[in-house]
Amino acid sequence: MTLRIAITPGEPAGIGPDLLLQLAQQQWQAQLVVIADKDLLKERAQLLGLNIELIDFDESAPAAIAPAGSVYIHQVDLGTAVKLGELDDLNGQYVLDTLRIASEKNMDGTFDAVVTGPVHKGIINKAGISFSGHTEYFAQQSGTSDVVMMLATQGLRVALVTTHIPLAYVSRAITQERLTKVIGILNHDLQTKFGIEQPKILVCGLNPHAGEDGHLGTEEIETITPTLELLNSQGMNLIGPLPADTLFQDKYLSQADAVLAMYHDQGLPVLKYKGFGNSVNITLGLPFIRTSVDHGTALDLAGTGDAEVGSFELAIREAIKLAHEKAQNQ
Ligand SMILES: NC(=O)c1ccc[n+]([C@@H]2O[C@H](COP(=O)([O-])OP(=O)(O)OC[C@H]3O[C@@H](n4cnc5c(N)ncnc54)[C@H](O)[C@@H]3O)[C@@H](O)[C@H]2O)c1
Ligand SMILES: N[C@H](C(=O)O)[C@H](O)COP(=O)(O)O
Repeated sequence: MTLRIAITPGEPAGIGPDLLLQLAQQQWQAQLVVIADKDLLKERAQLLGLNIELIDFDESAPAAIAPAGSVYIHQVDLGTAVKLGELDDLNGQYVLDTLRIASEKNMDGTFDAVVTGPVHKGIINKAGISFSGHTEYFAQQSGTSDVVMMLATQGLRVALVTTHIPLAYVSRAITQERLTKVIGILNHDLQTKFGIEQPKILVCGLNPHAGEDGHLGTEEIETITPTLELLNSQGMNLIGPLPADTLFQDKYLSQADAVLAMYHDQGLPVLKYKGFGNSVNITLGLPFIRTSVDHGTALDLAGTGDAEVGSFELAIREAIKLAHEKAQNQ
């Protein structure tokens, strides 16, 4: 069975289109369908000195693998011409349209997964569209109340309790209800997507030194510990809350399957320090498979040919792998 994978290259002025074009130089064991503007890709290919054949995607035809140097395309028109490395809010709706189509066509079964390139959250908001990230957008589009952002690199998986919210809101977002849902999704997906029978999850505290017995904050005592105790009594293997500054050591990590961080910049800097360029972002709990890159739009590198393809390549490989497993288990 040939799988169909949707790819959204993301912000048109950034490196997403470049990376997609570089990756289309190889043959993939799935039908990759780029949701983007043809002229954008043709112009960027010319700039990078890459040959590319863009094949119109016909969803009524059987899925087919494109030869190296070609890729299927689902046309979406840009809002305005792109200037390399320069954000333009007139293309905010274009970016969102590519994501909406990817979401709808994953929900209706046209695609088996979606891989997203980097978008610029700020310029989408400047275009008048409230947007905090793909994770939240796909959750909303698919009517899913709770999803989990997890980034993975060799030897480390980091999932987050809260994602793209201001630091000032984090404490009140960490409720027993949210923790229970996030841990439930993480535990379930580690079992079903990653084949780990009894996942061992290290859970960070929120405060310095996990609250130091309540002297440096009380969220651990009031919310995190009771939740972990309850879930452990139901059979999970959760360790914590642990001080986040010292848990990221091999002696703990080598014994665990994932770390659960309370907020974005508690967990992701560690993950990215270990594996920037070789990590993949996976949304857990969605009704479809979604992976993404570990980096942003890198406007400084657009059109230079200097952007590294590693994370985008890994994101496509992981999506194909997860989609194969899902198809086999159906
Ligand atoms: N998946 C996503 O959509 C995603 C992920 C992270 C950040 N972002 C967004 O990207 C925008 C820019 O964020 P930022 O500047 O913090 O991060 P960034 O990743 O765009 O850039 C940080 C640094 O890393 C370098 N870099 C990034 N990707 C690279 C690659 N593939 N190869 C070589 N070098 C690379 C850049 O040149 C820059 O020096 C923000 O709007 C942010 O929200 C989006
Ligand atoms: N938090 C992600 C990161 O730091 O890599 C990034 O902003 C992308 O998030 P979404 O996949 O939700 O857009």
